Amino acid sequence: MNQASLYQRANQVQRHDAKLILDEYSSRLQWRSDGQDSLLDVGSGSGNVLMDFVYPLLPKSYEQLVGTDISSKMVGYANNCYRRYERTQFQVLDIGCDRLPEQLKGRFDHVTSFYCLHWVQNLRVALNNIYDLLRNEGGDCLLVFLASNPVYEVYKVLHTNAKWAAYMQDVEQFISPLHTSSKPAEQFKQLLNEAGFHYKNVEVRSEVFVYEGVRTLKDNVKAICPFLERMPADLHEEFLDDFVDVVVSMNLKQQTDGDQQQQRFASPYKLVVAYARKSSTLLGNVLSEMSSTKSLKGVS
Ligand SMILES: C[S@@+](CC[C@H](N)C(=O)[O-])C[C@H]1O[C@@H](n2cnc3c(N)ncnc32)[C@H](O)[C@@H]1O
Ligand SMILES: CC(C)=CCC/C(C)=C/CC/C(C)=C/C(=O)O
Repeated sequence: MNQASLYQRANQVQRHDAKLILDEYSSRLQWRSDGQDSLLDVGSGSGNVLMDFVYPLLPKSYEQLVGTDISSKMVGYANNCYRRYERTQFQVLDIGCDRLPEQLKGRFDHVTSFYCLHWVQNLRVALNNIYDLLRNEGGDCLLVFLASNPVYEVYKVLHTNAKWAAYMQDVEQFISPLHTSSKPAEQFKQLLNEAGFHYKNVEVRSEVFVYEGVRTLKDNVKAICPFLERMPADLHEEFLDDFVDVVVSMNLKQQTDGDQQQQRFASPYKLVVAYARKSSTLLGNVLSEMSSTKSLKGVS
């Protein structure tokens, strides 16, 4: 995913979900009493979800807002769009990295992330990093990402097609690590627990988004499909036609009269919404000590 302007024009679902979740969860975030909050967003992409929906929630006197992304093109685009905002910057960060940059460790009161963690295969490393980004005195995170989506089933089918196989050999790398999980909420909660979060609330929402018209569906696929940038541009439309044929074969086309552009396509998906808090190091040690003492004494 590198094409920021394309993504910015075709991210209706992502924007819709971020707004909906923030309306519900913003009051749960533990804002500082002095109004000097620092917030880091993971996988900000072109930056518009962060700046349109998260930025307005920050107190006027916020200390710093940092948008991050693995793609330097996305970061460059966002820095250019939002350079007039004070105490705000975008920088490259792979949330699955082995070593976090020292200057980011323990600096943030809040970490947010929308529609990014399904791109990260090693969720354990990502959550350890998110925990380490938060201040030692404590902080919280709101993480929203796909557990499952029919797009992954379409990828699996296209990967078996001789025409596209060469471009899709590593297809598994682009499928959400929770796509086939029978208990995604429990699995993610366990990972949050192992990372050290003391309070955690994880829900998995079943949603359906309806794409109006073939062009809308194709544009949304183009904005996020990692395989297109590997193939010559003159093959893109043929790939997208095959994509739509697989969607039709999966019975996701809704019955409508009229012309092709007015066809509707349903996308039923599962969204993980996780809110977790890190306690201060001191309190964390006391809580861990208490839970290990309890298990030693055989108290459940
Ligand atoms: C679908 S976009 C979401 C952008 C934005 N958060 C939104 O809601 O519109 C996913 C973003 O995650 C980024 N991403 C993928 N893997 C990442 C990683 N390991 N670390 C940081 N960002 C990553 C991609 O480059 C992309 O910009
Ligand atoms: C009907 C059907 C298969 C629709 C696919 C819709 C689509 C473009 C999903 C993308 C999901 C995704 C990985 C989003 C993202 O990371 O932003």
